[in-house]
Amino acid sequence: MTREAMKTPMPTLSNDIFPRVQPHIHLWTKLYGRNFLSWHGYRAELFVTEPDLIKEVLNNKNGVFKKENPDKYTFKLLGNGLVTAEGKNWNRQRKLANHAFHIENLKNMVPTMAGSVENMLEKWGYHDGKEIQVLEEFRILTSDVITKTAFGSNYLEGEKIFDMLTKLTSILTANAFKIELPLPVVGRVSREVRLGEILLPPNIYIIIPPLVSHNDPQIWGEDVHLFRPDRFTEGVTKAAKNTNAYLPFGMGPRNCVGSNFAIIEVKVALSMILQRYAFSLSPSYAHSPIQYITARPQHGRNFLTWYGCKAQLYVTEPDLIKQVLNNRDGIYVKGKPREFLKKLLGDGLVIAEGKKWSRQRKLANHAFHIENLKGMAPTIVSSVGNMLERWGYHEKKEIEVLEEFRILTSDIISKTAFGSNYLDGKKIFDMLTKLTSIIAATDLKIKLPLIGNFMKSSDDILVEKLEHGIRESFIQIIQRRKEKIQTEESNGYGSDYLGLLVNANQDHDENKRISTDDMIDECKTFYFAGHETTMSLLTWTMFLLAIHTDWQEKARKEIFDIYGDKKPNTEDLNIAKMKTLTMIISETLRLYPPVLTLRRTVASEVKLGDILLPPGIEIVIPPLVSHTDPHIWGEDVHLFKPDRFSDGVINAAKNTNAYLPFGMGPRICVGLNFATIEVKLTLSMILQRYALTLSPSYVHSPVQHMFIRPRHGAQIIFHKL
Ligand code: HEM
Repeated sequence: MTREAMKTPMPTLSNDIFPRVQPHIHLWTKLYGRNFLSWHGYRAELFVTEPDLIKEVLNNKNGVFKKENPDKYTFKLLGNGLVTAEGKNWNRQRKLANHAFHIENLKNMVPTMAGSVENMLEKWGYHDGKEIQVLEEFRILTSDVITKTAFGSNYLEGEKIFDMLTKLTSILTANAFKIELPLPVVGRVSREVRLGEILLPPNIYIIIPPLVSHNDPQIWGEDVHLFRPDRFTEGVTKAAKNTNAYLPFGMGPRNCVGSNFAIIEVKVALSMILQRYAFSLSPSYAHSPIQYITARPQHGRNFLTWYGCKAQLYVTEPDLIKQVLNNRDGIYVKGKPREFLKKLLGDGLVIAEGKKWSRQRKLANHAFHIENLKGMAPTIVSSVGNMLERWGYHEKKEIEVLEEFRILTSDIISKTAFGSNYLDGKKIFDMLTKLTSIIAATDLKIKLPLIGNFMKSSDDILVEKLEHGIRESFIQIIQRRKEKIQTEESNGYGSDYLGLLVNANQDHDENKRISTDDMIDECKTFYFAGHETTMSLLTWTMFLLAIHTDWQEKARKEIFDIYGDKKPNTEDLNIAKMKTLTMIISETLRLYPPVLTLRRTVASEVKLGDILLPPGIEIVIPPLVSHTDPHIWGEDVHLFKPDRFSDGVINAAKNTNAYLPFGMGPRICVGLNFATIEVKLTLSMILQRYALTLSPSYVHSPVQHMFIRPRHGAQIIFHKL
C-alpha cells in the first residue's frame, strides 16, 4: 500500500499526508476504529490512538509499559542508548542527558548554533535567486550543530560517522516493515494490565501513531489539514480538544530529551535565514517524477535491475540509446512481449521481427504515406467538427477532455484506417480499454514461473474472453469489407489500411500474402497504438495551453494567419507553416511522453559502451530520464518553454538522441506523421473557437496507465471567442 501511495506525487501541496505515508494505518483506523489489534508476523500489536489511552501508556505510572527490545537493526543504529534502555540504565543516562540539555547549558550552545548557520548562509550567498535543495543543506547543518555542541568537534570530523549513520538509517528504513521506526511510538506490556476497557495480556506490543490524532478533525476542527499556526495562539491546551492528542515529542517520562535543543536550533536557523532572504517554493518541487527510476540518481545513468527472474538493463545515456535503437547489427530485437501485452497487440507491427516485420512495416508505411495522409484530412476535420458541435452547448462550462479525446481519436482511427465509424468500433474500443486496464494493473505483478502456468487468475479468464471478443469483431469488419467491395464490383479493397491488409491477404504472391491472423493482429495494433498515445498527447497539450495562455495566444494567432476562421484547408494542409504549434507539440512530448518505456532484448553477446551484455538480457529505455536531464536541456528543464525548439530538436538539446517521444531508428513510430497531423488539425479547430483555461476542479496527478494520463481527467473551461 505504501508503495502504491508513493508512486505518484501528491496532486496538490496539501498537508494531508497521513493516507500517503501510512496508508495501512489510515485504512485500519477507518475500518476498525480508534484502537485495534493487528498481527505483525507472530507478534500481537495493539494500535492505540485515543488520546487519553495514549497518555496512560506513555505516562507509564505503574511501570508496565516498557520500551520494546531493539531489534538487530535498531540496535546497530542506537546501541543500548537512551532511546532503547530500560530500568536503572535508563535512569542514569536520562539524568546525564537532562543535565546536558538543561536550559542554562542550552543558552551556551546558541553561539555555536549561530556559527554553524552562518557558515551555511555564507555558502548560500552565492546562490542568490537560485534554487537550493534545503533537505541536503539541513542534513549538513544539523550534523554540524550536534557534533559541535554535544561533542565539541565539527562536521568535517564527524562526517565519517554521519555518513555511516546515514547509510545505516537507509537500511533501517528499507526494513521498516520489520521494525517500527520512526513514526509510531512502540512499547511492550510487561504484565497483564487494563488499558481503558481493554485487558492486555503480557508481552503484547503497543503502537501509537501520532499522525492519527494529529489529523483528527474532532480534535483540531474541520480545518485540520490546513497550515494554521494561529491555532496555537494560546498554546497547545487551547489548540486541541485534548492535549494528549499532540505528540510530536512524545509525552511522559520517555518524552524527547532533546526537544528544547531542537526547538532552539530551529529557531536560530529560521531567524537567521528570514533576516536575509525571502524564499518561495521552486516550480521544480511539486513536479516530482512519475517513475521512481528517475528518482534514483545514485545508481548512475545505466543500471541493472531484476524483474522477477529476468535481468533488465536500464539505459539512459543518449549515445547508448541510439546504439540500441538503431540496431545496426540486428542484435537489439523486440523481445518476447509480456503475456498480457501480447493479447493486446498480437504479433502485430509493434512486436513482430524479421521478415514479418519488414512486410508489415512496408504496408503501414504505404498506408501512412504523405499522399494518403492528405486523403485522410477531410475525415479528421469532420470528426473534430462533430466533437465541437457537441461542445457548442458547453460554452463557458467545464469539459473533461481526456474522455472527449478518447472518443475523438477512436473515431478518427476507425474511420481513416478501417473505414468504419466510432459506433462500429465502439465495441472493440470498449474491450480494448478493459484489456488495457487489466494490463496496466498487472504490469508490475510478476508471475511465478511455475504456478503462473497452471493457475488461471480471474484476470486471465477475463482477458481470454476479451481477446476472443476482439478477434470476432475484427473478423466481422474484415468480412464486411470483402463483401462490400464484391457487391460494388470494384477491383481493389480500398486504399485505407484495412484495404491494404485485405489486398495483401488475397495476394497471389505467397511471399507478400498475409494470413487472417496477421490481419487481425495488425488491426489490433493500429486500433491500440493509434488511439491512447494520441489521446494522451492531445490532453497534455490542452492542459499546458490552458495554463500557458501566452503560448495559447501565439498558437491562435498562427492558426488565424493560416486558416482565418475557416475550416482547415484539406487541399493544402499548410502543416509546414505551423511553426508555433510544432514547437508546442514538441515541448509537450518532451515533458509528457506518452510512451514511457522502450524495450529490446539482446539477441547475442554484445558490447554496449563499456558494458558487455550477455544474450537474453532485456534493455529498458525510459525516455523521461533524458527528457528531464538538466545537463541536456538546461536548468529550466522542468519548465514548459516551447521556444527551446525554435530551431528544431538539434538546437534544443545538447544531444538529439536524448529526445525520444516516437523512438528512433528503424522501429521509429510509423504513425508519427499521422498523429502529428491529427493533433495539429484538432488544436487548430479548437483554438479557432475557444479560449481555454484550467478548471479549478483539475487535480494535477499524472500517472502511468500504459501511457501518461491525468489520473482524475483534465477539466478545461471553454470560453467562446
Ligand atoms: C502521439 C502519438 C504517438 C506516440 C507518442 C507514439 C510513440 C511511439 C513510439 C515511442 C514507438 C517506438 C516503440 C519502440 O521503439 O519500441 C512507436 C511505434 C509504433 N507506433 Fe506510435 N506513437 C504515436 C502514435 C501512433 C499512431 C497514431 C499509430 C498508428 C495509427 C502508431 C503506430 C505505431 C506502430 C505500429 C509502431 C511500431 C513500429 C515498428 O515497430 O516498426 N503510433 N510509437
